[in-house]
Amino acid sequence: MLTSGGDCPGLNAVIRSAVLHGIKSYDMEMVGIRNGWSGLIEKDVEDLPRSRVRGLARTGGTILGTSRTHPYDAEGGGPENMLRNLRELDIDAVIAIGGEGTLAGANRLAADGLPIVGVPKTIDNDLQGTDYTFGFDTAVQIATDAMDRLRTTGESHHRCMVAEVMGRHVGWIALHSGMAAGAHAILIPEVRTPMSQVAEWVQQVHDRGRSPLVVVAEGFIPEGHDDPLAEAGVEASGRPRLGGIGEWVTREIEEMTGIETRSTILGHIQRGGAPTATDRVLSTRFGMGAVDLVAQRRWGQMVAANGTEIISIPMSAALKGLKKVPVSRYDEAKILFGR
Ligand SMILES: Nc1ncnc2c1ncn2[C@@H]1O[C@H](COP(=O)(O)OP(=O)(O)O)[C@@H](O)[C@H]1O
Ligand SMILES: O=P(O)(O)OC[C@H]1O[C@](O)(COP(=O)(O)O)[C@@H](O)[C@@H]1O
Ligand SMILES: [Mg+2]
Repeated sequence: MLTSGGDCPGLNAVIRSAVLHGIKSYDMEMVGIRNGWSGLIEKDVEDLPRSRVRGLARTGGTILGTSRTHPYDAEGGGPENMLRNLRELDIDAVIAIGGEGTLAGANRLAADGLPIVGVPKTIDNDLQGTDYTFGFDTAVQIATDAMDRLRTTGESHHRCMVAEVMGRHVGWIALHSGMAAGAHAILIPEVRTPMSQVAEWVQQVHDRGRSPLVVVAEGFIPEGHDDPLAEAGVEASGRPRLGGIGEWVTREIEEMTGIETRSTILGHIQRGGAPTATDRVLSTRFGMGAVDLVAQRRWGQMVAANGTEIISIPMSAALKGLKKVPVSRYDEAKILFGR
């Protein structure tokens, strides 16, 4: 098993249930590969006996560590090297737990002959083919709790409060936490809401004696801009480090309305700590499902949530573009914005 890409609550619950199911149901020996694909390249592994996963379902992060090492482009990567390493380590199958980047790599490796199955993870909930990914429910809960707190201090000072949440390409966390917290405006990457409209909503809320709460996803692109704000620059991989849109929106609202406004960036707090019960259940079921896929040697497949069922789909089915917030879901939320 390996975990790759951004961490999220529930990874340890997947690891635990896969180990328990593998040992109890199939008499498998379970092995952890450290730090994503890099562990497979560097043969950095550890045995995972039952004792190693005791009490793990309620913990945050991943005991295996994670990285954004590229399985093909990294030095020593590629299917031939990895197959040789697997043989030398006496590993028969790999369960890759990751988001769209990791699963794209796993899918390609499976096509190149590696015995791999996938488990979808991301707090962003942007993967196709599965109703939900674990980590999302926890992130929404954390963001909602934070917004409940922002609202009481906002009300006391008669201020507008802006909360920036994660969501690189999609606005699921913003939509769900914003709706749960009763936000007066939600700004998501999928919809180019003009700031004049945001200012109007804020003014209307203020005029009826309430303190406006505006939720903005980090990937929101304001009118007149081509890309999301990435004030921290670009990472070595070329991927922009998003963030800063909350501050920008705050300044715009203050300028356009004159209402005192404060911004809070929730950041990695949304990804840390214990998973919610819902995420623990999803993770536990995904981990067991992945071990079943290994037992059936269904390489190139991944587990997915379909209603209340855990199903198996080709990894390629999860990678056909991102799962965006439909316009109908945004329009539905919008009914409650502003006045
Ligand atoms: N198309 C791809 N093929 C192979 N590896 C990829 C591909 N896209 C991304 N990756 C690798 O997977 C890593 C994890 O992807 P990333 O998007 O950061 O996290 P996640 O798996 O959570 O989506 C990336 O840093 C990159 O090295
Ligand atoms: O700070 P990091 O680790 O680069 O990650 C930031 C990104 O990771 C996420 O939390 C999750 O993205 P992935 O699921 O693709 O890893 C995004 O919402 C955010 O933009
Ligand atoms: Mg990703």
